[in-house]
Amino acid sequence: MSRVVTVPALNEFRLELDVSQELSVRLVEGRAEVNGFELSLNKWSTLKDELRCSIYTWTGCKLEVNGSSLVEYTSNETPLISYLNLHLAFEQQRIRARNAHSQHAPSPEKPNERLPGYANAVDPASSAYRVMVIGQEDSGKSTLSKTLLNYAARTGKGWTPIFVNLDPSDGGPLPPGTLSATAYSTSTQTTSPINAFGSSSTSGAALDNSAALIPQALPYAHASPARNPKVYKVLAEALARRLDMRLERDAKARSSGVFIDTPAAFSSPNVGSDDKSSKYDLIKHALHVFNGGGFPRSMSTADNPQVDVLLVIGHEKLYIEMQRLQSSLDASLAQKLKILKVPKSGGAVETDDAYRSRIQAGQIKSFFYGSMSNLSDEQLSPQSMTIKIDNLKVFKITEDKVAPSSALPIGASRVLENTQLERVNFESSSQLLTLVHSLLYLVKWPDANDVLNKHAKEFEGDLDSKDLIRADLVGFLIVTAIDSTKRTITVLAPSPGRLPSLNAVFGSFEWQDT
Ligand SMILES: Nc1ncnc2c1ncn2[C@@H]1O[C@H](COP(=O)(O)OP(=O)(O)OP(=O)(O)O)[C@@H](O)[C@H]1O
Repeated sequence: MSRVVTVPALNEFRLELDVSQELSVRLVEGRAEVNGFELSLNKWSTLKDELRCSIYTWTGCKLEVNGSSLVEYTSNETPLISYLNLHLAFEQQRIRARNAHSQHAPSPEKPNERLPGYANAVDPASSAYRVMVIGQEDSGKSTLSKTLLNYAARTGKGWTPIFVNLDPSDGGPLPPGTLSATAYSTSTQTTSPINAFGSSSTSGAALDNSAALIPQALPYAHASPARNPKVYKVLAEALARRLDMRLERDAKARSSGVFIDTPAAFSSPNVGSDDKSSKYDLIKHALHVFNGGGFPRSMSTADNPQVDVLLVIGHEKLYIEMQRLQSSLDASLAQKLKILKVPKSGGAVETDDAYRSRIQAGQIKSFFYGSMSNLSDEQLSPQSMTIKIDNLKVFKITEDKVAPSSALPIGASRVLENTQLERVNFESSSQLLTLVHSLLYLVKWPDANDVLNKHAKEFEGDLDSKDLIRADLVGFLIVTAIDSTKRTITVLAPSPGRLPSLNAVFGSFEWQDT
């Protein structure tokens, strides 16, 4: 049954959907937006997959709503004004960065003329802010990151801000278990938590309204950094270096800014280091590695682009702890870092593990099968194929099993274990069976033979976490069956054709059609 909801100016209409509910909404009067994406007048959108969201209006609006939801109410307590103020500050910096670039860029007449003092380097003033968002679980980190990203893309100035997803529990535009950096040139609608950040073009087709997104991504294969902080940190650093390389070449992206979404584990003081006295290690590490260290060495460290703004969502204690932490950072980092407290939305709702698993399963499924949506009924045709087991090399990103120093006997020192990627032994049927239903992350090394052969000799086939630094994530597979007698493995691939690589890593993500 269709109904009209009137939302007063500066209010938000919040809703929460249950598993099987779908709600069609269209804007019939005024203006409204969802997470910074402006709704078109008279265009129906179908909200689904247990979406929780707010439809916000600056001017007042009328919505026609069809279908039922678990929770629906209008609230005038909204953090949107703070979000808009942040956006305006970031926008000013983007404009300054673009002006700096156009003043100092080599002119077409003198293409070889470089900025004085920065031979082979980029002008440090041509970088917009790098913004990192932290907060407790379900505090609204992804929602804030997306809103700021959408506001930037919506200005019509041609910005291409980069969204860095350091939260592997939510793959963003990719399946979960990945860390990625993706440039957005248009704003992204929210109709489902499954494709909240659009879909990568690597899934076979661009879904929903997102232009084909091409993320730079690395495989972590677990949901929380706590599972293996060593591998997580190696990958975060590798992603940061790739981002630097991209930004060095891409002045437009550089002057558009970077938004870094982080997992809730960042806000747990003891995750990331087994040294109890070192708190918030993951935050310190991320601030340190996203400091533009991959930019040319001719640029002095003080000029490196870095995380300039740390947004702490609605948590007084965490905000104060971050101010303390600032004083322990390198002087050059601490000097430029602004730590800001942002109010938490009353709409941000707690989710549970079962909900997260359903959304993760949905993300994996939609990568392979596409998704039926009101925006595009894009269905993909995944391909089942059978491969000889012995053609594959598969490594498990293990959980960090090293006991903390505090658990060792007095006087004992720990022997650090380098190997973090255990080669699956195909001669062992129990090891083979662990692969069934696993999500495999296909990786390719520019120098694959060197990497694999060296380690085959030294570590009996296992790899070191550092070997992931130069690995490119080139695809995903799901293992659907294993025949140990015929020594074959049956996998689901998102599209037909030759597999981009026969080397894969995996961790704790599984999927099966139910
Ligand atoms: N203003 C709002 N109105 C309605 N729902 C909201 C609002 N802000 C956030 N939510 C919902 O609350 C939940 C948590 O928000 P979000 O995913 O942004 O938090 P998070 O901090 O990124 O979570 P995580 O800790 O899992 O990374 C999501 O389901 C989101 O859609």
